[in-house]
Amino acid sequence: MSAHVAAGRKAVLHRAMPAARRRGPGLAFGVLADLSVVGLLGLSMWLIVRAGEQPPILHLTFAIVGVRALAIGRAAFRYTERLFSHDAALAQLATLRADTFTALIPRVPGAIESHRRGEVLAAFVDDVDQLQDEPLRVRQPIAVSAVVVILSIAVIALISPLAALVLTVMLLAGGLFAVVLAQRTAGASDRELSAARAGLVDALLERFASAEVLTAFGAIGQQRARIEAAEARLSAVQLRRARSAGATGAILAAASGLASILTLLILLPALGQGVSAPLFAAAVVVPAAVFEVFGQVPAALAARRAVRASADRVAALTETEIPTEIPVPGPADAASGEPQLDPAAPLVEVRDLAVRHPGAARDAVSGLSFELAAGQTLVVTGESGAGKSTLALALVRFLAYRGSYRLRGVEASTLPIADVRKTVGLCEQLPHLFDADLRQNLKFARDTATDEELMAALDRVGLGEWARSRGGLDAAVGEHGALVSGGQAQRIALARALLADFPVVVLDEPTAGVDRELADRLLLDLVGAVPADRAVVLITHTELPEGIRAQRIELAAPSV
Ligand SMILES: Nc1ncnc2c1ncn2[C@@H]1O[C@H](COP(=O)(O)OP(=O)(O)OP(=O)(O)O)[C@@H](O)[C@H]1O
Repeated sequence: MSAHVAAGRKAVLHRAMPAARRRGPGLAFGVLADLSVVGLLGLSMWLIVRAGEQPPILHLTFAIVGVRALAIGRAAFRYTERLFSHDAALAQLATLRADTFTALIPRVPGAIESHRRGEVLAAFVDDVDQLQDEPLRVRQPIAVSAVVVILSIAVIALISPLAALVLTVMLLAGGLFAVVLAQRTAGASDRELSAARAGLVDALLERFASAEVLTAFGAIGQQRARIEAAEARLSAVQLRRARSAGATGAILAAASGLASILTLLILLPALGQGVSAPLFAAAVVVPAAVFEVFGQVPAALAARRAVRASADRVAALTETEIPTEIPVPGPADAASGEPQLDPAAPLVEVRDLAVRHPGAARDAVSGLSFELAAGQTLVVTGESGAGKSTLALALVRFLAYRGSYRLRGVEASTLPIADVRKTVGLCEQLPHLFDADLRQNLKFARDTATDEELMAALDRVGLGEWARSRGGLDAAVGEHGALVSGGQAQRIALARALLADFPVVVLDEPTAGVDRELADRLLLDLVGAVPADRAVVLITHTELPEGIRAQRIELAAPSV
């Protein structure tokens, strides 16, 4: 394992662990619960045999009360342990998921292009979930059983050091055998499990995302076969893991039985001479309880392998280096206070701008300069691949830039990224619509907006009548906007931008996929809908209709 992978895994596992003070109570109650298991078996055996000797009942009172206390304590301590340890782990999981998401944001898609969608989804959902096992199913059971097993062996050593030694040897031998067997049988399937899960998610995503194409070309059958094969692979891996867990359990049960038989043989000569019958009976059954507690260790080691495999996959997504072409939050993002903008300076001022995509050998935009004041429109044209969308991405700081890009006199790279995105809003080429109603699709731009304000925004982009005919703001837009046309989706996206009230709105190819006549109307409507004191950057490959007064720049694709 390379140092880089090891460091990434360590960082991910560290984020999965709750703080020590939050783990403490779970650990303490876990020890008490398992001590109760061992104590209960030993004490009740002692009580049964002692009662058979018919002593005065008074001599049994302590043991009777003890058995009751341990029986109640076992359940109560276990419940409390689960409460504390799950509370800590689940709280940590919420933080971990948010941290993972935050770490993914600057890396998507540039830094993790080589990962398939299903892989990213499986890592974000299943693998992050699996990480909560690190505190719950790996560290806690190992720590608890270590304490309880050592204490139990110490108590048995007081009765017979030889019996304690035999129990220790049996625990070590049985444990080692079970762990090695599990490693050999389940080790590979732990690594395969997530790949098999990701394969199934990938096949399902493809099925749902491309249902129309698959149906149209009669390829549904092949796709179903792919899903079934992925499912069969996942079942086979899970079956191997279950078999391995079963074999481990069987080995430990055999070792436990053997330990009891050996203890019996060792203590038999001393029975009645130094070791009383009740104590003898207790010592013979205690190994079974100790093995029950110790049985958590192989399970914890199996969980450890799965958790480490998950941590590696999460690290491969979140611990990769962020390419320098992608802006990351800097000191300005952490600083509090409003940035000092100069109201007299131009709204946008770009000088000698160069922008490059991560991993690309050359700049997609270079040597670009323009100035844009409030109330102005800038039209950016250029052939396909000239860098128009790249410019849009740089203006909203999805891509880093070289040269100068000032907003109200302040260099954008020194501003908090969120502030730039509050100033410059992007209506992307294919706007994403959520599978919800119009209200939800608009409201996330300004969650305090009233229904009247939402309808007013729709009116401004020429969608008011259409929305009313569909039942108003409750009208559904369908998955990925399936129930609305391309032009309507663009208008909804602009209505959002109007609600968010960006001083600068970038419209990236708002007429893509719309016929010429409609495109002219749409462009006029879209640009006309932006308030007069706001600026518009309109990226388009079509001729401008008459009536749009704008400065123009034409981008040229860099020569190869
Ligand atoms: N994610 C990416 N990684 C690497 N290169 C990219 C990426 N996206 C775009 N490019 C390259 O950057 C250049 C500019 O692309 P861009 O999408 O900005 O062009 P465009 O002018 O918007 O084209 P179109 O009119 O077809 O949308 C192209 O050469 C393209 O291949």
